Formats: sequence, C-alpha cells, structure tokens
Amino acid sequence: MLKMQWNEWVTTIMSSLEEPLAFDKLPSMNTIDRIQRFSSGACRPRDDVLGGGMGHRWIQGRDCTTSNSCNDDDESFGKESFPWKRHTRKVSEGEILLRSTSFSARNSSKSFQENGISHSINKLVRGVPKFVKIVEVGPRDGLQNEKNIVPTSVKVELIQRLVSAGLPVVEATSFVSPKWVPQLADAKDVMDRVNSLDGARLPVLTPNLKGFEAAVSAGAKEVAIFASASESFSLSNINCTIEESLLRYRAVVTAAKEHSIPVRGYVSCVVGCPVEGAVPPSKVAHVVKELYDMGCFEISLGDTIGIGTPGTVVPMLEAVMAVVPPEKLAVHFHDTYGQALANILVSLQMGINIVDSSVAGLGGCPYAKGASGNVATEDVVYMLNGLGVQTNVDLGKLIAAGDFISKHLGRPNGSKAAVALNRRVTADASKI
Ligand SMILES: CC(C)(COP(=O)([O-])OP(=O)([O-])OC[C@H]1O[C@@H](n2cnc3c(N)ncnc32)[C@H](O)[C@@H]1OP(=O)([O-])[O-])[C@@H](O)C(=O)NCCC(=O)NCCSC(=O)C[C@@](C)(O)CC(=O)[O-]
Repeated sequence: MLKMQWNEWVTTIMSSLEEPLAFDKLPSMNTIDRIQRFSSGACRPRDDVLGGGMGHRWIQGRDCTTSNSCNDDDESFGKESFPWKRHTRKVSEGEILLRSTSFSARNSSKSFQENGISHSINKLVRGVPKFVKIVEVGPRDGLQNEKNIVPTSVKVELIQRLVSAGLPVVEATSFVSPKWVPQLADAKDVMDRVNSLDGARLPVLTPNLKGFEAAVSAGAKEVAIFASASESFSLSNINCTIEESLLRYRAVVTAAKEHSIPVRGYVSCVVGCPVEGAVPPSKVAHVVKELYDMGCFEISLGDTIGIGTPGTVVPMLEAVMAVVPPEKLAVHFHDTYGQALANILVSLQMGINIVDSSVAGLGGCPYAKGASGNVATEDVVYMLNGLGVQTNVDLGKLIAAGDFISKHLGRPNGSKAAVALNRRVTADASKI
C-alpha cells in the first residue's frame, strides 16, 4: 500500500499544482445564476432544486427552519448545542481602533441609501449569517507541515494567545503517528499544558482508536476524525481506503460516545485532488453523510489543496446540503490560488456559518512552489467585521498572536490584513 509521510505528500501535491487542474466536468447549471439566487435572502423552501431528500431545508441561501439568520432578532444565533458554558469578554482597545477604521456593510447601509446602492448591500448582507463561528486550526493544520520542530512552549503560548483573542475553538494538536507527522509528536505535552485553559474548546485530531485513547488520557474533551473524498488522498494520508477509514472512524465514534466526547468530522479534497483531478460532488456528499450518520456533530469540508473557486464550491455545497443540514457544516479552505475569501463568502451566502482558518495563514510547504496554507484567520475576521458579522474575536489580539508565531518561524505574517493593519498602526504612530 502506498505509504508516504505527510510532509512528503504535501510537497508532492504542491509541486503538482503549478498548472491548474482541468475541471472540465462541472455541472451544467449556470453558476452565476445560482450565486445570485443564494444572495437573494428570500426565505422560501427550494424542494424543486434538490428534488426531495432534505430539500425542505434548502432555501435561496437561507433556511427558515434550520437557520436562524432569517430572523435578525433571533438571539439564539451562534449558540452551540453543547453544555460548555459560553463566555463573554470585554472588547480590547485595539479592537475598538480596528473596528472604527473598518467599513461595516450591515451598519453602513443607511448612509448608502442616498447613493442608491443600499439595495445591493442589503441583498448581500441579508444572505450572510449574523454570527460566524471560527474554528482556528493554526496550531494543528498550520504547524503540522513545519519542517523545523517548534518547541512545545511556543505551541502552548500560541494556543493561549488564540484563546485569549476570543476564538471559541482552537484545534490544539493531533494524536497521529509521530513517524508520519513528527512536528506533532509532543501532543501529550501540549495537552497537559493547555487543558486548564478556560473559554475555548480545544479539539485534537485522532486517526484511529489508538490516537483516540491517547487523546483521552491526555485530557482531550473533543476530537476530530478525518476522512477523504478522494481514494488516492485517503491512501496517502492515512494509509487506508475510504471505506476502511470509515470502519476505523465508526470505532472511534462509538468509543467517544461512551466517554461523552463530541466528534467533529473532516472530509478532505472536497473539490479537487492532485492525483484524481476534479472530485464529483456526489462522492463528497457520500462521505459527509457517512460521517454525519455515524454521529459527528459537525463536518468540515476541506479544500485541501486550495484549488476551488465559487464555480466548483457552489455545486459541491449544493450536493452536501442535500444530505446534511447547513448548520452542521463548516468550510475549510486553503488559499493556494487566492480563492479562499471568495469561497467563504459564497459559502456564507449559502447558509454555512462555521469557518475554519489558520492564524497568519500558517500551513502549506515552504519547499514546494505555489504552496500556501489555510486562509488566514485575520483576513477572515477582517472581512466578517466589514460585513458586520459577529465573531467575538479581538482582531488586535489575533494579529499579535499571528505576529508571535510568524516571528518564531522567521517569516512574515501570511495574513494580508495583519500586514496592512500593522503598517497602518506604525504609520499612524509615527505621526504622533
Ligand atoms: C493513520 C496512521 C496512524 C496509520 O499509519 P499506519 O502506519 O498505517 O499504522 P499502523 O496501524 O500500521 O501502525 C504503524 C505504527 O504507527 C503506530 N500508530 C498507529 N496509530 C497511531 C497513533 N494514532 N498515534 C501514534 N502512533 C500510532 C503504531 O503503533 C505502529 O507503531 P510501531 O509498531 O511501528 O512502532 C498514519 O497514517 C497517520 O498517523 N496518519 C496521520 C496523517 C496526518 O496527520 N495527516 C494530516 C492531518 S489531515 C489534514 O491535515 C487535512 C485536514 C483535516 O486539515 C482537512 C483538509 O485540509 O483537507
């Protein structure tokens, strides 16, 4: 069976990305037309689009029965169905400064009325949720590709900073084979030191029962399992077929239920695989449904190689939303082709309200041409602030966390918003 370490795999993938994949089998429906319908904000069932199944859940971008963003006054929006207590926090001075300098479409629509463009702004903003949960994956997805081992103390400080920036979920590490991912071999030590942190959930990746048991012994209170929609990626990443992986994951979910531990599911290669090319939406929907049916509370859709555009993301989401409710789905975009923010925006307009991202855009492989990591959390928060969407994240503290880890790694912060805002703060300070 094909066996390749994660780092080598990423290098291979990224080396093959110099030319875009030929996606010549896109669904025939006019994509622009669909995107326009998603942003219409109309609360009407669209059974006709889906042809049964969960069709009643689908509307033009929203769902009155399964999403609360149709009702702007619904306070339950963004609340988790978990027993963990929610925390409130004071907004820092830094964030007030950043907020005052950013344009918020939701708040500014009135002032645009005279210009006659309020209709367009309202149309866009009505389509997106009021609150978006950000799942920070930097300490795990971001660091797992780093060749030089990052000291445990740096990983711990990064997690502490991210939690104190208000991120509700920070994926802390992985209990995988240290031969496959040497960077995360200190998973137990990391968990020992972050377990007592209050205010955020700290899930960890577990590829099998061995990893699950180690995670539980280390005090993990939430885990994530990771399957793929591409057979080749499954073999390379976890050394087994998709069906074999689902068997393993069923055992993990069963054990997790006994411990009352929530399990998140990931599906990789949701739009494209460097070996297989375009991945059919139906294949993605199949794996997502399997994870959902086995008991995952949330499923994250990973564009592992960052190749998707709204043109491929929209049909994929349509297929997935036909089998799993949108509020159970998260999007996880890598930014290799600079498409991540566009893909996130269109996903929000389609009813998604959970976004994975990585502080400072950590991730990817520095030795592979064209490689880049997850979309930067700072860029996502900046965009959401501009749309008037709440995240409870303190952008100032988040930027400081990104600068901290970037400095340690010896490279510039990969977030464009962080770089621009840092420059602006320096420029403003020099005028004082
Ligand atoms: C799944 C395995 C373990 C199979 O690896 P394997 O070699 O097929 O496993 P095995 O059962 O044959 O065992 C081989 C050795 O690994 C050990 N082992 C077995 N399991 C564990 C464990 N849990 N923790 C620690 N050690 C483990 C096991 O004890 C044995 O040790 P030995 O006897 O040789 O000394 C391996 O392939 C692996 O660890 N893969 C992880 C790869 C990985 O972490 N990839 C990155 C995460 S996925 C991702 O980033 C995508 C995502 C989620 O972000 C979304 C997206 O963007 O698409």
